[in-house]
Amino acid sequence: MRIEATSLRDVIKITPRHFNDSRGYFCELYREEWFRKEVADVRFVQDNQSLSWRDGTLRGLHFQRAPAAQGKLVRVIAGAIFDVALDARPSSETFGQWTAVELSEDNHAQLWIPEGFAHGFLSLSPRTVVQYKVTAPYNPAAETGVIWNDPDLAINWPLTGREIHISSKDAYLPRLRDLVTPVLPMKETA
Ligand SMILES: Cc1cn([C@H]2C[C@H](O)[C@@H](COP(=O)(O)OP(=O)(O)O[C@H]3O[C@@H](C)C(=O)[C@@H](O)[C@H]3O)O2)c(=O)[nH]c1=O
Repeated sequence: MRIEATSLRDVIKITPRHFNDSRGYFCELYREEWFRKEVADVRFVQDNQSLSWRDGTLRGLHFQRAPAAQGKLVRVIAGAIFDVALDARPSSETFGQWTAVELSEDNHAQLWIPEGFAHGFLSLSPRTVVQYKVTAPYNPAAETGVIWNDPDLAINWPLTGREIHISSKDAYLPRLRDLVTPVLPMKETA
């Protein structure tokens, strides 16, 4: 497994080692002991998968509010995505900053996005399959998010030549500055 930093300290890119031979390849996708030591001491409780039929499908930016906050380990099985993590932790030095990594079936990269971040992605190919592990179960009552084109964030989604496909739910998410309840509680000040 190769670990690479991203522009946000707690968001980590992981690339599993591939053993190629004439048949194809073998790789370990996830090993709990290694992950807890080298990346984050968390435990995953749910595995998710989504299929996006069309190039230009945008999902996000989503998170669940504490105490149902989720860390996510994201990878792509088919196609490619522009994967975005937004720091939504009000007490963080990098609150409001985002980072993006291309994950694809060809580069085999994974992105670790800790609790307190909002997550979203744009599919860069038709029939894109994304799979991700999460550290807390789905809790619809705790679901919220940030609108993908929040002008304060100015995420540079690779939209040139693409028509966006988005759910009606995602089209009406609030801006980060208008979030009523932040993703994690504010730190108490003395
Ligand atoms: C996320 C989720 C959804 N669902 C259901 C609810 C709904 O009927 C249907 C589709 O849900 P959504 O429209 O929220 O799916 P989607 O827009 O793909 O939501 C996902 O987006 C990415 C960016 C994330 O980071 C994920 O955590 C998740 O929020 O699936 C579950 O049963 N369990 C789950 O864990």
